[in-house]
Amino acid sequence: MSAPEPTAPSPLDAERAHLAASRSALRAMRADAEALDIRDVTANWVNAEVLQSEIEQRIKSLADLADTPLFFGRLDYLHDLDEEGEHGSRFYIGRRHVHDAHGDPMVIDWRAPVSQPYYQATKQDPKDVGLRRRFGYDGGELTAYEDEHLSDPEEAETTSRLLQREIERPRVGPMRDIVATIQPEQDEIVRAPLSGTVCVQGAPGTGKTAVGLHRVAYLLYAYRERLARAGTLVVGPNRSFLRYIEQVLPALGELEVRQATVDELVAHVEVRGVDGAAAAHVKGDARMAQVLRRAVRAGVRMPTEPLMVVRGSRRWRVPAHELGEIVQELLDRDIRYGAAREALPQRIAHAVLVRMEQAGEAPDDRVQNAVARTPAVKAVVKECWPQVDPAKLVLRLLSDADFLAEMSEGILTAEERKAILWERPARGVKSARWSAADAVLIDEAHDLVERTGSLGHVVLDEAQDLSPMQYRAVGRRCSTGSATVLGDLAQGTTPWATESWAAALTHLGKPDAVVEELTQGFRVPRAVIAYASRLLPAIAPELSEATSIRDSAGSFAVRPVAPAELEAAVVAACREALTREGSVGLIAADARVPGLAAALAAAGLPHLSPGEETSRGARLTLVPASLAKGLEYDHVVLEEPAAVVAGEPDERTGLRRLYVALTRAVSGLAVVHAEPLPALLAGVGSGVGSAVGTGVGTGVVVA
Ligand SMILES: Nc1ncnc2c1ncn2[C@@H]1O[C@H](COP(=O)(O)OP(=O)(O)OP(=O)(O)O)[C@@H](O)[C@H]1O
Repeated sequence: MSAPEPTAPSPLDAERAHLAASRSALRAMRADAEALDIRDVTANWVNAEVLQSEIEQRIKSLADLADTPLFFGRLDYLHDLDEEGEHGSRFYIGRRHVHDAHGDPMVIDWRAPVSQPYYQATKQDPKDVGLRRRFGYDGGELTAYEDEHLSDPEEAETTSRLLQREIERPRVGPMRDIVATIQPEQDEIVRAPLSGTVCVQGAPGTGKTAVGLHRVAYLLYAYRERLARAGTLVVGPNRSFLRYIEQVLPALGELEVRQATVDELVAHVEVRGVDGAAAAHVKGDARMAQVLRRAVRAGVRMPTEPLMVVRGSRRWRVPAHELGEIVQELLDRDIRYGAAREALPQRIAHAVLVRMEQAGEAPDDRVQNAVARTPAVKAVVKECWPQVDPAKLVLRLLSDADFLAEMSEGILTAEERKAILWERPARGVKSARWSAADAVLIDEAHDLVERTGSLGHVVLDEAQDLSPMQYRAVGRRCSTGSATVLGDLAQGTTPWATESWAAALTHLGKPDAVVEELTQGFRVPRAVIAYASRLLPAIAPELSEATSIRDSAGSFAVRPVAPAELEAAVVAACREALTREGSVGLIAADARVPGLAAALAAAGLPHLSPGEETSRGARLTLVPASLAKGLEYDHVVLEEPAAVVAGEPDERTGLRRLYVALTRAVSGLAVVHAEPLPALLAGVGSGVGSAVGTGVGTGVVVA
């Protein structure tokens, strides 16, 4: 008998071998970084500290995360990418670059230019790609692959099962990255150049947050040095949301991106007060910037006395009118109040110097500096250009009716002034009950005094909720950089929510930004998005309904129950949802949350608060409707929609809040209600409704 012919490894085995080899190459890269000895190359300890922390970052970023595949795709180009054929034509695409001992690439970073066709190539435009291969994993194990021969006219176009599986994967825990499945329309936004600001309008679940985060990661790759110096920031609506998204960038190897809420950006004072809608509206209006500008400069006085400077045996006199011209000239120039205050003594000293020269002396810069520091000059500055404390200034505006009236003359109406004046004037900055909108005013005043430093790039998520003054606060943090603005006009739930992106972008200081629209929904099942979209005519008539690219129809139930049965029905719906895989969110009007928390506890169902990480053991989160924005759960139980609507100051805001709550579900939504549903949701309509039965019913199930 002859020995069996050695068989070539199957393609899957060959790919597994490449995975194993890439893993060990990554381990070697990490070992190299760990072994770096910097003692010989750094002359002083400051450099050593900096270098050491850079190395530690690098070691961290080279960690091989067991359950995140090292590569998820492969591209075989039809031609070598360079003439020497050095780089070959086959590339494995992954989260980070891995090379072998010779420096040859084993895995290419998804952000590299050669990786882009992985996201963009199509049969119509194959971009020189012969084969696109997607890999499927189970845990860390490579278990499947799927090929598209983009240049083969014979091969039929199919939708990728692996891609679909990835999109349908149940969600537990914090948000994860989408590098393996970024869609072409998303990729274009992710890779837009750093120089321009991009604004993305998109219905719930179209991937705005995901795109924003991947865009920062891309920009940090493509413009590493510039952004490392200038810094990057992601702004989100609240802490729970930031906790939900905080692991995406580290998973992409980016550990240095700051994340903050707008309130945190402007935290000059402790916020303990809350404004009524009318006051918040006026305080958030861009006209307040004009009021503040006037107020900051209100203390500037024209000199009434001449200046007399004594140097040695001589006295130099600058008449009041000339001092006045200097002050006026600084007022007319568009420079910060503080910068002008610093310039003033030098300008006055210069006027003295001119006189010295006219008298035949030859003073130099040192003399000018000395004159600028004389008590006489300092006294003029103190008198004419007093120091401004931003918080004290805002405190005065909100406490002193006459001052406010004078500063807002021709800008605010008497009624608007009344709305923002404190009923009881505060005694001091520390004791004042500052509101979030007040802190933004203080931030504006700060910027009028001293320019706020600009970052290289800012991603602003859930942007539709910002007031014009908040846009200005974010805008000054990227005045010399760019921004990615993400939002959905239909989800605006603040009284000052923006009605148009053009207006918002103008307040942000980026009027020329391009507005892109994302329409493909990745989160919400078709039946659910169709149901929620019934609210659109009332909340954002100009927007069109999102599509859903999810295959699974999901489960959807609307259950009318008798008032006495409501709690029990909600608990039962939660229990039922918990029998399935994935996270469960019980969303309810804020006011009803304590009662529901007690009902869950009584039923022996432990629950988490939004932002607390769900795990396989703890999967139920009780979510006040006001915190639901941006979050998602596999199964959502929505309690009493009418209460969610009633929890807001007006009906449109209430319906928008409800729209947000209805669009958090990935696989299943159960609406449980005892009160009638809002009119747009009531009625059988497209086969779903609550007009079916009363009492504890099964409602209508679309599965
Ligand atoms: N290309 C993609 N591949 C796989 N999943 C995706 C893709 N794009 C988005 N998703 C997923 O869809 C879900 C919704 O995305 P995301 O939260 O970014 O949407 P959003 O537009 O910000 O929604 P909302 O308006 O509700 O805040 C997330 O789970 C996200 O990971």
